Amino acid sequence: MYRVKFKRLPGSEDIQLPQKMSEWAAGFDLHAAVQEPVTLAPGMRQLIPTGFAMAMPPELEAQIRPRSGLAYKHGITCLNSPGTIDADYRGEVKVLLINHGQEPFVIERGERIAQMVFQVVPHVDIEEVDELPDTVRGEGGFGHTGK
Ligand SMILES: O=c1ccn([C@H]2C[C@H](O)[C@@H](COP(=O)(O)OP(=O)(O)OP(=O)(O)O)O2)c(=O)[nH]1
Repeated sequence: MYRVKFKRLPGSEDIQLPQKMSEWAAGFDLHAAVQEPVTLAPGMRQLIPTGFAMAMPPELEAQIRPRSGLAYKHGITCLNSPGTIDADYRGEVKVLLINHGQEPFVIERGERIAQMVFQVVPHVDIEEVDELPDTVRGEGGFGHTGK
């Protein structure tokens, strides 16, 4: 079990901190900390504040992912999906939403707009070399095995 700290930011005391909606949900739902309702016109993108900052152990990252209901019903998704929250980031967590739907979509204060999933990140050391070890695949890729 990893311990993650959430800090409410000034002016967002009424905003729900990220929460799981069921016991074994993978994602913590994120709530919009917009001051006023924000209208996303079709094709437009907007960075939405969530009203909290966080600290997690260095072995973790957090991924910001779309909510499937918003994507299915309204075409609302995360433009940079999955967004990456680094373990050393202490700024406000934000969600980059885009409206791929045909209709304007209104984001209300407190509305659940995305979800955050924690992952373990392997930390690696880099070594520069002149030759890489051979494999059967070699440089084959991008469909080289056929359709
Ligand atoms: O959806 C996102 C993606 C990123 N971030 C924050 C946390 C992350 O740690 C930081 C930097 O993100 P990223 O590395 O993706 O951005 P960059 O464009 O490489 O910016 P930087 O130069 O600040 O690292 O921005 C968010 O709040 N939401």
